[in-house]
Amino acid sequence: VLEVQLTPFNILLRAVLDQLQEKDQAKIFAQPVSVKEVPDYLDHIKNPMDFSTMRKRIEAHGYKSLEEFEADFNQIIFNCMKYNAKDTFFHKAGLRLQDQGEAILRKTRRYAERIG
Ligand SMILES: CCOC(=O)c1ccc2c(c1)NC(=O)[C@@H](C)N2
Repeated sequence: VLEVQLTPFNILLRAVLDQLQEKDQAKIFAQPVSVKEVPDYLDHIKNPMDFSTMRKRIEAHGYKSLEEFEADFNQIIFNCMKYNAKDTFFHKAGLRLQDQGEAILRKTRRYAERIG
């Protein structure tokens, strides 16, 4: 099996992604939104994003900075708030993930700064 080269940065990103996914107990952000289940999704959402796609990008060394990683996380939230009406379970779950995720990312930025 092709062993992914583990750089400290990628190990950090995997750990942060695991923490963010813990906040998604319903696993509604774990995989791409199914176009079969939600046929008009891509009419509204031009940049779909989900945790499995982020994980693949980590393994492909596709993130050059924490900012790029955060941009994909923010895309997940943005898409959720845009597609789902305010009074829906999905929209509310997006708000919660945004709050809990921001706290995780703030700690991560401080940690990354401290270890240099
Ligand atoms: C099996 C049915 O799944 C869905 O309809 C569905 C499943 C997951 C979803 C979603 C819809 N919509 C979203 O905006 C993001 C947050 N997640």
